[in-house]
Amino acid sequence: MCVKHLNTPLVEAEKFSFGYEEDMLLKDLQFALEKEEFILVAGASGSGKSTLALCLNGLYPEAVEGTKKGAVRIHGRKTEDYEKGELSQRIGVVFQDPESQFCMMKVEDELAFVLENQKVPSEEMEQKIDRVLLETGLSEQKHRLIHELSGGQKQKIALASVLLMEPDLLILDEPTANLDPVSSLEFAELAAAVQRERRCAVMVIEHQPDDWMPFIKRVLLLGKDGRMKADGSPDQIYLQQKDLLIQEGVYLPQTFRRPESPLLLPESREEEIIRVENLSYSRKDRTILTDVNFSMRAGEFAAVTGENGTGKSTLLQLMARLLEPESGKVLFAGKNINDWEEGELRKRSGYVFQNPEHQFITDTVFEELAFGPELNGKRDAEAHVHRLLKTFHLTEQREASPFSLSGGQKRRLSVATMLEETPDILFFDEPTFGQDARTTEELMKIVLELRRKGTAIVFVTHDMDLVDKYCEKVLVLTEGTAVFNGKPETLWTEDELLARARLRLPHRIREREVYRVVD
Ligand SMILES: Nc1ncnc2c1ncn2[C@@H]1O[C@H](COP(=O)(O)OP(=O)(O)OP(=O)(O)O)[C@@H](O)[C@H]1O
Ligand SMILES: Nc1ncnc2c1ncn2[C@@H]1O[C@H](COP(=O)(O)OP(=O)(O)OP(=O)(O)O)[C@@H](O)[C@H]1O
Repeated sequence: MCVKHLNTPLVEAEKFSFGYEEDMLLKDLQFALEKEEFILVAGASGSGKSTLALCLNGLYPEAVEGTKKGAVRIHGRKTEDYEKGELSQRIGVVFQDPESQFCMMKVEDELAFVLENQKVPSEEMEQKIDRVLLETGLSEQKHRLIHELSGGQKQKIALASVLLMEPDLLILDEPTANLDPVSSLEFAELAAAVQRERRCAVMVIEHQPDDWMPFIKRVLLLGKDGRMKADGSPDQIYLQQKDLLIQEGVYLPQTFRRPESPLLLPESREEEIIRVENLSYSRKDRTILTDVNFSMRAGEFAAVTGENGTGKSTLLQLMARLLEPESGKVLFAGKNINDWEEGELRKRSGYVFQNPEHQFITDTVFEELAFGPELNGKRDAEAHVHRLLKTFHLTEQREASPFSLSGGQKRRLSVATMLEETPDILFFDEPTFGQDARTTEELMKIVLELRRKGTAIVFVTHDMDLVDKYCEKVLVLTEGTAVFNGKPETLWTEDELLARARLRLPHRIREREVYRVVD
């Protein structure tokens, strides 16, 4: 091995700029990553973190006909000098939504498919598949159908598929955003174990990096203007550059900020807005929910939580009449939900889907926001849209396709489209995932204003800090059964129940002693 190769960084960005159109999104990036480094890329929603990941693995600019200046070198060679497909093996990417990555129905077939693409001889496949399943703790899932697995298991399969290519750099782009608290921690620990064992480099992109902090040795901060704003150890970044991070709207890890107490919200109103009675639901022969009871008053904030796949989104959809119960009933404002006229029900209730793309129906952000108001003949529709664009930081994206937005921007658009009227109830599936600190704060301000006007809000969430800070009541599901229905502060005393539901305590309680705050 020559000395030059030993000293060559794994990744080198040399005055690298990239834009989807003429305007550059990433500007003049200059950094190097060494072999075996474990780094975090932080930055506001829309700053270009996912774009950077796809530039490093050589997919961009070609795949999107973007423009670039400068160069990215991998092992000293420019990305464009690699054969097509060669780089995606060296630089493996795991995305937030594992399902978008799968091509086959069964776990073993998915992994075999990856190996076939790499032209691995069939007699070697079995051994490679078994090894990676063992490494990721999935041996027992080998013969199972992927769609029957939990979110955490699916994300581990996505990791296993990428590991089969034996990458030198593993990029994990918000890999735990959809996972329950225990699965999220397990995934971070698994990635760290893989990194130690394989001695590859890992680049994590995460808004709330707490579970990763024990492993992160270096943080890169990508600015809203597309420039690299800071590069250093976690202590250098989070203790010395705190103002810059706040200015950029980026989350500080919980151990670097003061714990937040629950908000003292005014009492919600007496009037009951929704009541769920003995609700059960099955899909094909599988029971999803069993005998669930739940109610909410006007202006109340409630959370539905529990492990991946336990039926939280299904319950929300039943409460909003997007699904029909097998038995039991839902009363909306005192009347059986089935007796409401469709238009009236939709006006009085809003639904923000877990996957924002499920909501988009037009070609531009502006049209998406104008669609409802125009349909309903709202007089000041245009002014209303401009207000929403400003509030949700989407003005620059007004002519963009909703589908080309960043994850966080899509989420904000999906919320904004629900705010044409002040609904009696807002069903909100995963409000904080994929959002940076500033947009989460602004989103919650809007939600608090709705509450003040009497809107009840039910969140489906894995974010225990959100439950702790905002919610007056919380419903916990395990295997489709309600195992807790009460105040968050009572839930935090139920250790056994928390463990069974794969939940963890909020940081306020969990890490009381370890705060490292500099004012
Ligand atoms: N295919 C595309 N075509 C045009 N613009 C795009 C495309 N993909 C992303 N963008 C734009 O590039 C910008 C950066 O997006 P990117 O997904 O890289 O941001 P991000 O930092 O990962 O955001 P988030 O934290 O919200 O996931 C956004 O303004 C987005 O609208
Ligand atoms: N369209 C569908 N067809 C078949 N099964 C489905 C469908 N949607 C959901 N399921 C299954 O129903 C169960 C409950 O799903 P649901 O999305 O309600 O769970 P969840 O608690 O919201 O999960 P997560 O936290 O992962 O979002 C899961 O096992 C899921 O695989």
